[in-house]
Amino acid sequence: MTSKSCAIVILRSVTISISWLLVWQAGRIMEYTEHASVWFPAAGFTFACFLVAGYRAFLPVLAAAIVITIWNGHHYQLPLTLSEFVWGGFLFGLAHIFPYWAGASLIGNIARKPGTHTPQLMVAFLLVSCVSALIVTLLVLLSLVHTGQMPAEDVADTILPFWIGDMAGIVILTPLFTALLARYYRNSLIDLQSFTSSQYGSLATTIKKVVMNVILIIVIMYLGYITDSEYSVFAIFFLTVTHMWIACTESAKANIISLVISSVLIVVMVHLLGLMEDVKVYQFALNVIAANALFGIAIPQLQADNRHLKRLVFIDKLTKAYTRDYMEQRAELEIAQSHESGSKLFMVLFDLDKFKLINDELGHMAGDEALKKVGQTAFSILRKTDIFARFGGDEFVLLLPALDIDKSTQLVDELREGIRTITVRGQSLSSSFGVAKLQPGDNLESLFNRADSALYESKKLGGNTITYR
Ligand SMILES: Nc1nc2c(ncn2[C@@H]2O[C@H](COP(=O)(O)OP(=O)(O)OP(=O)(O)O)[C@@H](O)[C@H]2O)c(=O)[nH]1
Repeated sequence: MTSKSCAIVILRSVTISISWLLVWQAGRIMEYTEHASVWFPAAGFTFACFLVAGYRAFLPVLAAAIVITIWNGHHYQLPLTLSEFVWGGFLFGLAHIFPYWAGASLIGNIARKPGTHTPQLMVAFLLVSCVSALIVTLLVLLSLVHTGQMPAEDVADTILPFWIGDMAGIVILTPLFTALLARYYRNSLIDLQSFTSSQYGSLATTIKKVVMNVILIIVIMYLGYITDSEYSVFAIFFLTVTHMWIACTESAKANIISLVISSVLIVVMVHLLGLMEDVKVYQFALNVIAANALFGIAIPQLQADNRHLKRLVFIDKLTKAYTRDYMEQRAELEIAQSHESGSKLFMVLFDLDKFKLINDELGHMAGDEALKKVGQTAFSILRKTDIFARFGGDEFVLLLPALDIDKSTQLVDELREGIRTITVRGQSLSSSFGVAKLQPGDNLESLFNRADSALYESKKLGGNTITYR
């Protein structure tokens, strides 16, 4: 290791330790009983450190844990010697570190596994943060009792607030801390690009939604304060709706930041309004809101994946025409509608003449170019309501709804002429057409067969011909 990279490692380690201590102090502001705060930001920071830096975060977090134990000893005026505090801090550090290290490693592995979807990752993150926070709670309380920093009889009452506070710290803050830390770790263990790059809407609309949320929180919590009713406090759960709205309509980044803003505001309001009696409701609300919002990150991605898959299945890449699958589904519908309404419907089948020669003489790329140009020509001539699909190879299908015979003849002839004008590397194209009019009692198969036999007839006549059935 060069002296420069050694200096970077030391600098990063010191930064982690100092940041951890500062984050801990931020958590202390929210402390409502000894060893339990509304949420515990240090848990979120530790989890993020292990996600981004892995084992490299071990010593800095352990050192910070020892420092904070000595600091706490003075804060709670515990009658222990310095070496007892150091031992207590060491045990506390291990109890805090190992479950979060294991949890973060598991999440890191899941995130890096090819094919992991955001919903799976979010569910895993919520489950792992819940379980690892519980293990940390039990181990830390055990170490506090063992080292004389906490009376054993306080354990039962402390487990739940400790656990929920740690979990809230992770589910709300780890995503943000991870994004911040990953910027400074070139070889970060987790790549957040796919979660942070997408942009939706303008910044102004994002800010409006966040401000609406802030107003809602202030109103709900103020109402809880003035009515002093144990039930009105549950109105805070309405935030799950507005956060789900933000999750579904904004980028993942905006989602995570708005979640942090709402959570900090709730925690600060609990303190400002002295809502300590209902603090556990707010703790649970924080976790439920965060779980909802995090899961919501998956929704815009799922929608985008869905659109992409639909495009793949229903749109032919080369010609941009619909695929055979789409045409078959759509044709059934159009036929049923035309039978019901009595409106006209024509099915047109067309096929390029001697297309094989283009491929053989000019190459496959030239053949592709020809098919692409056929697609462009068809789109420039057809109406928006016409359905144009590539049936396979050089064969295409058209469905022309609500057109009389004259208009459809004109349209098909225009298309035949349009294809005639296409040239590929000096060679011109032509095509043959078979047109079938929907008759009473027709289904997709019978209509298609008539169009197909009409096309066959056109081919027999030497191509560049239209035959009607
Ligand atoms: N370049 C290219 N060629 C394709 C594609 N799909 C099918 N083909 C070719 O299209 C040609 C179709 O040949 P045939 O079915 O014999 O039709 P044809 O040569 O047009 O003959 P007629 O229809 O009887 O006039 C074959 O050479 C296929 O390899 C494609 O996506 N790109």
